[in-house]
Amino acid sequence: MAQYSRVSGNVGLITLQNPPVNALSAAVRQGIVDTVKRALGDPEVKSVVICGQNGVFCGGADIREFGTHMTGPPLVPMIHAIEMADKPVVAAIEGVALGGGLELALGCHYRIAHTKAKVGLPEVTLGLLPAAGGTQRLPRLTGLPAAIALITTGRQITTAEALKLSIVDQVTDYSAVDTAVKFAKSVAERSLDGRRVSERPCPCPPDVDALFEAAMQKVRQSARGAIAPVACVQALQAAATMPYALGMQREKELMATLFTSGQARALQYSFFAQRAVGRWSLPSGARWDGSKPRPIRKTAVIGLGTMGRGITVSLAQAGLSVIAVEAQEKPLKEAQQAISGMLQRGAKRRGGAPPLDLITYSANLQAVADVDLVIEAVFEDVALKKQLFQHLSAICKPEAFLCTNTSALDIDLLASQSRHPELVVGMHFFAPAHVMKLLEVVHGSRSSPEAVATAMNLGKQMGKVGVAVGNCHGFVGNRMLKPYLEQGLFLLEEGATPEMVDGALEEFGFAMGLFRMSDLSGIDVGWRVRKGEGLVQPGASVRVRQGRRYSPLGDLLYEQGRFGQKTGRGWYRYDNRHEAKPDPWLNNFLEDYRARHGLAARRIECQEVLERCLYTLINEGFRILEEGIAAGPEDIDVIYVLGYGWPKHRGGPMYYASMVGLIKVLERLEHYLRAHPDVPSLQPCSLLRRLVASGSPPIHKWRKIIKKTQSHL
Ligand SMILES: CCC/C=C/C(=O)SCCNC(=O)CCNC(=O)[C@H](O)C(C)(C)COP(=O)([O-])OP(=O)([O-])OC[C@H]1O[C@@H](n2cnc3c(N)ncnc32)[C@H](O)[C@@H]1OP(=O)([O-])[O-]
Repeated sequence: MAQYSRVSGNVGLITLQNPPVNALSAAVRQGIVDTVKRALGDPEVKSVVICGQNGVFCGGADIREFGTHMTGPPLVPMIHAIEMADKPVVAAIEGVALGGGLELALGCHYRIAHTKAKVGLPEVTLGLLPAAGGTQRLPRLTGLPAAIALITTGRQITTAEALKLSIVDQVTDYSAVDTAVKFAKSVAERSLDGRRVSERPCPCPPDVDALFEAAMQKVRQSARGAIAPVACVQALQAAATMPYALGMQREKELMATLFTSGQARALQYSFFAQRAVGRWSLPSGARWDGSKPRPIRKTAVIGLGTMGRGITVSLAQAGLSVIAVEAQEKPLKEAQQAISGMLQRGAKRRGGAPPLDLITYSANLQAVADVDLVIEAVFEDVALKKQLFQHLSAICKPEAFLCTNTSALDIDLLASQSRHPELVVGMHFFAPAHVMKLLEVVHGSRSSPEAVATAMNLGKQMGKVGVAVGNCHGFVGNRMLKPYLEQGLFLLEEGATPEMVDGALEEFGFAMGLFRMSDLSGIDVGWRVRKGEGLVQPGASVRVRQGRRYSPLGDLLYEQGRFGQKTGRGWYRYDNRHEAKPDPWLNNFLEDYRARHGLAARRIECQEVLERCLYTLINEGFRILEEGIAAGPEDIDVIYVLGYGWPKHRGGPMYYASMVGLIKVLERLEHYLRAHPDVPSLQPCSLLRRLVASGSPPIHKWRKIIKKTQSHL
């Protein structure tokens, strides 16, 4: 767990050993205490180096221990003992030094890092704060502004940036361990005055109050309702205003308010859920560890609209060659300019040169004859896509994978146009495709495990979090969105306003309520989807379609040319493009509409908005699980947190249901179904009933129950 050796004559070398990231488990912490004691007690040893096994320094405290009974020596006194040592201790940082790992390094007297390593204090992303002295030591090195930015965002930075911020003392292209050993020898006799970070004052700018006021406003604004970022700012305020020992006390008190909070548990659930989805399995029994992905070198993107451009950028940034195809010369040129601009801006942010030379542009589909994998992102029209698949199947080499970015169309229908349906799979990206991390990998009934594995692996290469999902209308994300949006419209009919519905959802933690989101994505987009589903009857406003309650409000706005932000009017008014303002026109329109349909407006509480919108979305999630479209609740939660703005600190819709209590979700759905019997999405799913009947087990036990029920199907 921590190995000790004496190297280079008189340097004590301590190597953390806990693969894969040398997380600071109880055994590792005990190992550090023992080996530090041994090194400091060895008269032959004049200086000490701490490093990590396998080219990784340390990924932080062991998150798997959180929520369990913590044993082993605590981090704070352990790091304090290192800092107070009378021999120089040098941290050799390779790979990552994150969270408690970086805090361990900050307790050392020197930090030598590899140029390719990354450092950061990501605790806030887990609902915590750097409670091993990070909030008190970091600002003493970097100053308050940088410390606030790093600790409240949890951002990882390069060691070049860390050097500029005085977080590390030296960076090297060679082995950081060898460099650190040499450095340790060179400082063996040097005084440690000034090298103990906790003994330094915390530099305070003259406008420190304004700095913290702005910081607090920013975290309250950006991470709506999240408590950890606020506590991070408070801990940093202590560093600025109190002596170190009192600051440490304050850090400990603030951590105590976070450690057992529901938000921390939700964020830690999310952390592991995002890794669990990589261990995918299909109803056919195919699994991630039994399906070998084929390496992809040459790709093509067909259709260079917004999505196609983002996908092209993402592929090129992943180092893959891309043939970017657009049928007409003019849009092809426009796309080429747009893509080059996106790559140049990306290169400025990420460092390095923009990979412009990886992209070839063509108006001729024949150009893709030799690629390994094609992603089509043409207009969401089934006839157009079917025809394209026929052409691609004829043009591409027989082993090429044909992937579609469709957001809802039937993968099997598109696969049936190809001579090799087993090589057809959905790769549903989310706009903007070069930014959003979510990727739904949709397997059709004939998609081979190799095709799914290849698409999932390509997604990982592109920096995406891939979730393998089944083929149904809307797959997972968009399918669950439908009842959520539907309830929003019904609430308007019954007396709510867009700002009231959105206010409740944004108070819950969504970055954007459903009407603001509809205005952003375009009311015309929603209209086209409903038209494709045969739900739109222009001019009609009858409130029943296909035998169930239907609200034509979105269709009526579309017919009025109110598409949302793009036309300056939608559910809101936009005097400037992005600022949504309540529109008196809409209130009059709703009053007339209700009068016309004999609907009496009533007062609607926020709680009803949340229950009707969220519980119908959750109920659809249970249906998706029951049908095997998603393998587990984690898949759905990752999709909603990464792709639909579900507040991270609430874990995801299924996790939230487990926290609210399944029995409550069931009861409220039954309550609303009694009030609205013509809304089938309120009918509680039988899996939900089964889970409640089995005593509402914790979420990590649902898969077993689902498998059992499916095995009886
Ligand atoms: C209390 C005092 C204050 C201190 C608090 C803290 O330090 S809080 C912590 C602050 N630290 C952080 O927040 C860092 C969190 N970790 C990361 O950001 C990334 O894992 C990475 C950048 C370290 C490696 O990225 P990558 O894409 O190369 O790999 P990957 O992401 O796929 O992970 C590989 C495997 O390692 C696992 N695992 C990883 N870290 C931890 C951990 N700390 N613990 C346990 N396990 C951890 C991960 O689950 C996965 O396991 P699986 O699924 O194979 O069974």
